[in-house]
Amino acid sequence: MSEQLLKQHRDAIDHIDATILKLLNERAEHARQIGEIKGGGVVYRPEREAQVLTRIKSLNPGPLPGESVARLFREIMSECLALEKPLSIAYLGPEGTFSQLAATKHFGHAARGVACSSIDEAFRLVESRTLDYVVAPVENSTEGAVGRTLDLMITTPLKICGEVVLRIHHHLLRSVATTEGIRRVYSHAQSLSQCHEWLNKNLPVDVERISVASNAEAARLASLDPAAAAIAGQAAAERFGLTKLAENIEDEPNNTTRFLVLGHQDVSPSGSDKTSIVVSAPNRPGAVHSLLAPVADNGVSMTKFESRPSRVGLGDYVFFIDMEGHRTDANIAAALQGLAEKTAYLKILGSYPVAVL
Ligand SMILES: O=C(O)C(=O)C[C@]1(C(=O)O)C=C[C@@H](O)C=C1
Repeated sequence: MSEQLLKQHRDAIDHIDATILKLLNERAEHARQIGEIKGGGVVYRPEREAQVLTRIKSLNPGPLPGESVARLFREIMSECLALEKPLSIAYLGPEGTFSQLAATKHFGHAARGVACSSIDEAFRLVESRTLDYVVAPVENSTEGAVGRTLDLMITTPLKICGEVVLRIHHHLLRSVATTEGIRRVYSHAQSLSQCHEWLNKNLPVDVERISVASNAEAARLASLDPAAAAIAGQAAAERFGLTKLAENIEDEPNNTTRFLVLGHQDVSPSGSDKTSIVVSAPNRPGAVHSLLAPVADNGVSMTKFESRPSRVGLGDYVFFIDMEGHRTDANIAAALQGLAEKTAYLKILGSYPVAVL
């Protein structure tokens, strides 16, 4: 190793770091002044953040991967925003859940996460303006819809202002470093089912599978019980000091969960947006087909269509629909107008930027 060459590179890095630091603070000063222009109004602008991250990815010459530079800029914006006003984010706790990971992925580390005991409580704290935004799971690629979040979407006055897509990795965690003597495995019911095949193949049949409120709760229980293991993610492993006995044990390698970000604001177009709505359809043959005609007629692409019992009566359903585009786009506006004429119930849940990270 040439000591001389090493020193040259380190000197260059010191010089670059000083320049980066100066520029970061210049950037932060602009954000602070933008905060003053906003004059105490809404500081978080999801459409602008999506544009900044998309632009950074497209400008990136490498060798750093696009995802990495976007993550770095995510944190830079998070710190700049905190100078304008620190944000508080409600998520389904306890600490160490995938919901917490999703909240941090979307808002960065400068936002203050608040662990809530249920999705309902998380919504309530934001509805009452005690906290600023809620991050709630809405669908998993293996398990499908998160019913409670969908039900709350119908009644909440909050609007969707963003989405977060998170790859879900599950690990087998334990307080001791061996699989010998495991008597029970704790996890959330969805995670137990997402790792069902792996458990069948790798643990004795008499190991009890116990479903608990969250993966973080499972990790907490496993940290107290040497005869137990937990299935949970990296954050929970770190939070409760558990050893990873097996990594990425989810049966489906592309296991992802989509989360929604909700707050009190309407979001302006970013250039790459989605619009989510919920509608009802009368319980008769062909009703759904006819209801959807305005979507197809206006050339709107649907990215999701999910039915859910309306809870009014047996056989009555509501339909959650995601469309490509912003509600102010001419084709979306026309489709919404057409839908409103055909249904007794239509709620626009929000238009928001497609996830960039
Ligand atoms: O452009 C703004 O409105 C800003 O406040 C600046 C900034 C940024 O750091 O780039 C910070 C927070 C907003 O959510 C969006 C962007």
